[in-house]
Amino acid sequence: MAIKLGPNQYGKAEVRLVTVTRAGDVHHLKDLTVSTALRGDLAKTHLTGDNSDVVATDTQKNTVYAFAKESPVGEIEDFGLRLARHFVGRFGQITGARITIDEHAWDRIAVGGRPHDHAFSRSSEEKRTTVVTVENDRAWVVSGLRDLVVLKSTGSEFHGFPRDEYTTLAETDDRILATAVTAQWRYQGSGIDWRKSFAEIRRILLETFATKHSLSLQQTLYAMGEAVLEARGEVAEIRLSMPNKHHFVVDLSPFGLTNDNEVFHAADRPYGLIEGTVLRDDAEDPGPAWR
Ligand SMILES: O=c1[nH]c(=O)c2[nH]c(=O)[nH]c2[nH]1
Repeated sequence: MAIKLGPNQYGKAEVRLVTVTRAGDVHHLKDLTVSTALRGDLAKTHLTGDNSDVVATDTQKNTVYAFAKESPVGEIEDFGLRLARHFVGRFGQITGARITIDEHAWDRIAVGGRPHDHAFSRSSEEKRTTVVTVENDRAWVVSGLRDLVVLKSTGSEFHGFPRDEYTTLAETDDRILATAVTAQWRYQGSGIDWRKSFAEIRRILLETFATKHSLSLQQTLYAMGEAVLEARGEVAEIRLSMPNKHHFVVDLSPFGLTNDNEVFHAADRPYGLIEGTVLRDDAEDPGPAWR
């Protein structure tokens, strides 16, 4: 029997980076969590502990901070591409790099109805995300969002599912539908306006969730992905993960009260977890975009 080293990568996970840029008295904030992962022929350190090919994870972290100073961070996709190309270009033994970035959102605090110059409040736990992969001279970008929490208080049904001896769920033609959307979409082509594309995809996801009459969360998931692909030619494929945040109608009959879809128990677990991919049949090859 022979034993060998399989796929491996290494880097600094979750570098917390906050930048302040000043336009006169007005400050602009970027709040990112950046993870680096480098790939290449790293057999020596694994097999013998010879670290002559290992770009220290500490160096990787420092590079993130230095790059944030040397030129504006800009869109997370551009920052990820800069970092990934740097590591692959600088170190011969490093043939691939993956940079994963979450962007945390801050709003300006309104003081007397006017946005403050330098005071902010965390707007929500929603994050804008990107995963940039560079291999030699090629790049793949998968961007997305996480924890976009949405709810509709009607316009959702669920019935027609099989029943067996373990089935207790009642059929319903009117329920609350709530989820926390995680979406990741893979870009294709070049010259993409990352900021605009993100804003449009987010808008389409929200509008479709709101307006599509739902017979299942699966149907809603597909409709959301389909709407993105129909409107955004730069997207080859979108993956959605949507927990079904169940809202159960509380039985108020012990108290002699009716409950006409007015009082719910919002359960946090367990939850249904609905996941799916929607893609073009002529999409570019994904390469290492997801690996
Ligand atoms: O939209 C739904 N999809 C399911 O697969 C499912 N299963 C379940 O119990 N409730 C729901 N709702």
